[in-house]
Amino acid sequence: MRTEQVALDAMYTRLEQMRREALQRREDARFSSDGTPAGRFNRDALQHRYSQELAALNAAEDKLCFGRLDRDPAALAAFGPGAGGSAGSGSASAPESAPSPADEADAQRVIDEHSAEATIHIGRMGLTDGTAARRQILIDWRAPASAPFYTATALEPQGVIRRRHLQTRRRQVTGVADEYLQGDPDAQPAGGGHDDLGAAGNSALLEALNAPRTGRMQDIIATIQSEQDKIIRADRSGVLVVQGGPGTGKTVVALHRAAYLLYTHRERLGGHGVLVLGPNRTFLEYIGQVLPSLGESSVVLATIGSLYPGVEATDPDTPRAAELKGRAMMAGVVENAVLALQAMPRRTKLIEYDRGTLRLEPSLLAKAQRRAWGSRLPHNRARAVFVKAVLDGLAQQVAGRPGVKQAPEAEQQPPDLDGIRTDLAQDPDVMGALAALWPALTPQRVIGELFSDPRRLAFAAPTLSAAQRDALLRPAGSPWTVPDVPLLDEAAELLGELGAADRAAAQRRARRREDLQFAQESLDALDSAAAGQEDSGIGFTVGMLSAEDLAELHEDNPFDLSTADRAAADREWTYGHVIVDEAQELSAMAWRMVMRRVPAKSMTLVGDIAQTSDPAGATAWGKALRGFVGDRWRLAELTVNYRTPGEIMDVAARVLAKIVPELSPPESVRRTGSRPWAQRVDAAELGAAAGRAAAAELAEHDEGQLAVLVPDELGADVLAAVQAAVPGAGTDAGPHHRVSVLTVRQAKGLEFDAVVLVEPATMVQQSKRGWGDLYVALTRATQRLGIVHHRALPLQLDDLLDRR
Ligand SMILES: Nc1ncnc2c1ncn2[C@@H]1O[C@H](COP(=O)(O)OP(=O)(O)OP(=O)(O)O)[C@@H](O)[C@H]1O
Repeated sequence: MRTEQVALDAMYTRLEQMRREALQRREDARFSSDGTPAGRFNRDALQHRYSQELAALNAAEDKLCFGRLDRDPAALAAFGPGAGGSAGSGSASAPESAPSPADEADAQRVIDEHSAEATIHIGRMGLTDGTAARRQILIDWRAPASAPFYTATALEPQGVIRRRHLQTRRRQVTGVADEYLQGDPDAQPAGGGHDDLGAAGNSALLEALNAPRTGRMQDIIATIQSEQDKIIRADRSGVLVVQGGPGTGKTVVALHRAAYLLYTHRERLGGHGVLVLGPNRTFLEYIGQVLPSLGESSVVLATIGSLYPGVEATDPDTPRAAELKGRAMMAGVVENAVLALQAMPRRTKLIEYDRGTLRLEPSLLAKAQRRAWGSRLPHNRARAVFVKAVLDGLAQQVAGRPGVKQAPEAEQQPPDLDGIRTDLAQDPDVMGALAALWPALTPQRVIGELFSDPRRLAFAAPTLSAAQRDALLRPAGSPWTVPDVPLLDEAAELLGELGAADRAAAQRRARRREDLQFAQESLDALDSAAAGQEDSGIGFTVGMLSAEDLAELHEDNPFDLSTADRAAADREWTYGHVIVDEAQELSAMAWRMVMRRVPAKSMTLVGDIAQTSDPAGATAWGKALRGFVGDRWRLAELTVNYRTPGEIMDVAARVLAKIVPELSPPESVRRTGSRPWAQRVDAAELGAAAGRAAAAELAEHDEGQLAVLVPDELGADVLAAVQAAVPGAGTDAGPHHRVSVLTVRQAKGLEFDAVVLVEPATMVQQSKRGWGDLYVALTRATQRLGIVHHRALPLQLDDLLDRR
């Protein structure tokens, strides 16, 4: 252990040194501007880069090093320095504080050289010793040389003699646990004692799994399992579908895969970024710390509801409307809705013009319309083609009109059509009439009117029944729902960008809003700095500045320079890789939107067909993906449940058999000895019983989180009763409450130490995916499950411990 402490001390010393250097670089950058706009831009870019670098170094503090491999030098030659059964493609380096391209090759050389050494330490990031020789003292967990730490076995040792797990608290080594994969332990190379802590990897894993939940997902770099490692390091290209039951680590694996891909393909992906899509905001907050803790920031976390810039939809819609809006045929409905706004009048329209009355005849308009369609441009760009064609026709009208006075010398010459057209184009009445015929459209207007105007909907969706259309109608100005967002995106695709002038105005407005918000935040920060707190880093007097002043300063001084910021704000941004979590929930229309973001189709889709709850979600992967990638996707499966103890999974497995009989339940990695229980109470007592169970849980356990999971219709009553028993119980999950009352939709993807499930029979009946909801609810607990019910329990739950 002493040897390991010496090694760890050297790593932290080096980390400190790198932090000081990065801090200094950031300080130097602060004063680097020569005062010109370009100088200020460069200063901000540098400061931004060094801040990110610092954030990555700070994130490396916890569990900087967690493993060591002693390798057989003879076997190394055979396996190569980057020996690791499942190492993915691409060249990996061990970037130390974001090296510039010039020294990246150097870093590569160093790691390769070092990887040929017999003993390597594995940790959160790569570190050299800081000398000119650049001796590698720590290897990034993502480097090829680290792969055997996760995948070597006694059967396939991959050149590893000994694998050592290091336990650390803060900067102290608190234990080492060794596994010998080949040879005689007594004959192993020296360097650290052999503390017998049992099956080394397993004890670290079980410790992580049994730890109380905090409301935030943690990284798993020290305990990645072999089947998970294969997925994390799988080739970047193409579509990889990861199917796995609840708790098999799909989410955590997907996040580690994002970190791995960014590390391995930094040059390619750094600039394009990686998009991670999750089911809702709470979920994104739950997983939000994992990638920063892995030192990665070029990742955009989004939901389907937030993927269209400028709209943040969170409302779900009614199940009927959600199912209809998710259907692939909606693409045609949106197209029809745009076409309806290009419809031409059947009667001639007259416009008063200073050289006489102009006639907008149906034949002229139809010709202009055909020309605009023939251009194959999206609506807003085809508008210029339409307008030009009509103005041409009108100019002819004006030129050919008897009585239009011409100068005597001009009478011999052909009429000046260009001049007439220019005149017409400046006439507000003429241009107003044309703008009404082929208006500049926003997606918000098209979709808003589609669902609030029965005539428009009837025109655009002739194949839907009257009852179906009724289900879609809503008052004008209603807030956007999540299923609206793919339709907005679809409309944006058909409409194209607004014209330059419209776009510039919209951008100015949006920018101004953001700047004002930024300015207000900066002023708040400065206020607190003035009150004696830490310097916020903005070096000018603020006493006299308003948010508006500061916003103006910011206008030509952009701070939003990161790939992630730019990508999130740009609807047409294309990502280097897209990861979709809970991918089974995506509707056909949502898939269309996501696929547009990744034309190269480099994607990882993780999910569980058995957990589908969205009415428009998938029931089979092949069916969901066929329209986009045919059968060019590959499947990987995760089979071990790390979350749900065996006692709970036994119950959940019977529910799974009801949903998808052919799917095998994941095997739980542990049993806890705690049997799930059920308590039958009067209907009026459901909330109070759940409240008592929650209060008892808090009394018995000092740490950890509990969720009361309710059918949608019982939510408000149960919440009131639980809050009476446990003041402070919340309606959202997260680190702020120890007890939350949630619907299944809200609990999707999350986990809790204990779950109290209310009235399963109602949950099953609440939608056509009710059994899936019950399955999700049953599999959220890491330790304890209880059920309170009044109605008879579904048969699948009949052997629970009866608690009266
Ligand atoms: N190798 C591992 N080491 C430590 N913890 C792990 C490991 N794999 C998974 N876990 C933990 O198991 C729990 C479940 O993981 P995760 O949420 O990723 O599963 P999931 O398959 O996405 O589940 P669900 O589909 O039910 O939402 C998490 O707490 C995760 O950190």
